Amino acid sequence: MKITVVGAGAVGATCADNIARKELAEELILLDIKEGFAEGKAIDMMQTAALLGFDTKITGVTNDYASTAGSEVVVITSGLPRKPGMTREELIGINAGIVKGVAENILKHSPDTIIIVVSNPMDTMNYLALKTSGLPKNRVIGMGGALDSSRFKYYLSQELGCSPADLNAMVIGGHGDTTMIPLINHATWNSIPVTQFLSKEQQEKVVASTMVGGATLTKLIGTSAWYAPGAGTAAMVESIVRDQKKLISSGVFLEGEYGQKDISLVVPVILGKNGAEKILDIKLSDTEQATFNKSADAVRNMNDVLYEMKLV
Ligand SMILES: NC(=O)c1ccc[n+]([C@@H]2O[C@H](COP(=O)([O-])OP(=O)(O)OC[C@H]3O[C@@H](n4cnc5c(N)ncnc54)[C@H](O)[C@@H]3O)[C@@H](O)[C@H]2O)c1
Ligand SMILES: O=C(O)C[C@H](O)C(=O)O
Repeated sequence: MKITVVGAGAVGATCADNIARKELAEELILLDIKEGFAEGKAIDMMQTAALLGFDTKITGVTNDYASTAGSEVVVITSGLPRKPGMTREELIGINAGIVKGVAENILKHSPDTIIIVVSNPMDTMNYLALKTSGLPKNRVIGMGGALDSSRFKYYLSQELGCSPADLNAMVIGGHGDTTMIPLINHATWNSIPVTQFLSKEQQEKVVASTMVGGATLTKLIGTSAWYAPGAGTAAMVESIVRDQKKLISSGVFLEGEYGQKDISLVVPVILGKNGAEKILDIKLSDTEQATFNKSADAVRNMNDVLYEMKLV
């Protein structure tokens, strides 16, 4: 198995480190545009092999896409992260050009790959990667739901005083401060609805905290988070390369599901060796569906910017 991570920054390097420790690939290529940056991080990671006991072969390259040839999975994290006070959507002007160029270069050497898009604004970047690559829709998947759902479980566990591992909770919609939808009425604590244990105010507090989970950390750290994003991306890679058929909310191209088409949004997806193998078009309440439609409208407005930029 060969995997490439494009972007050796905070998220890309963390994702690569997770992939190496889990031995999800025999060969892992870390690529960055900054001279020597990926090479240095790859050597640093390889120098943990004797300590951590993994056999993954990690190689760092500077903008050398020939080295990525034959990658079964490619993770795209290249692009700017936001600064405190910014929205993810404000990154589109710089990141859209980066993601388009990276997708084009990747496809030249790995025409059958599965792409996982992390760069923000993720919903629109995933749509751009799909349109640019020409890959089937099951082979271009956005990472956002895995992260947001884990944050949702964190905030629920804080409120319930329980182990996050005992929680089942999912976020769908968009990967944006105002477009994501933590499905509080579907969340359970070992099969028991969490709404039985939380007041309406507590439920609203958990949902609100989850929605701004990224911005909260950006304010504290000064840049985007990377540990949970890196781990969330690696969890998606693992379900794909080990054909685990895990249900992970992911950004995928919709063709009528949830009443939406020609858009990438975060919905429940079965991830296996063929990528996004099945979209679960679950029944939402009228309120949830209305909120989903509002999120879709906001994401579609961002996608329109790609057309204005003549990138699609
Ligand atoms: N989808 C999510 O849930 C999620 C989570 C965290 C971060 N992000 C996004 O991921 C992106 C990366 O975040 P980060 O914190 O790792 O940023 P970072 O600045 O630490 O790393 C980005 C890396 O991309 C590299 N890069 C830039 N242009 C490139 C190109 N054309 N080819 C190859 N490499 C290039 C940079 O040199 C840098 O090393 C940002 O857009 C951020 O908003 C998304
Ligand atoms: O919030 C950010 O800017 C990065 C990422 O989308 C996140 O949710 O951590």
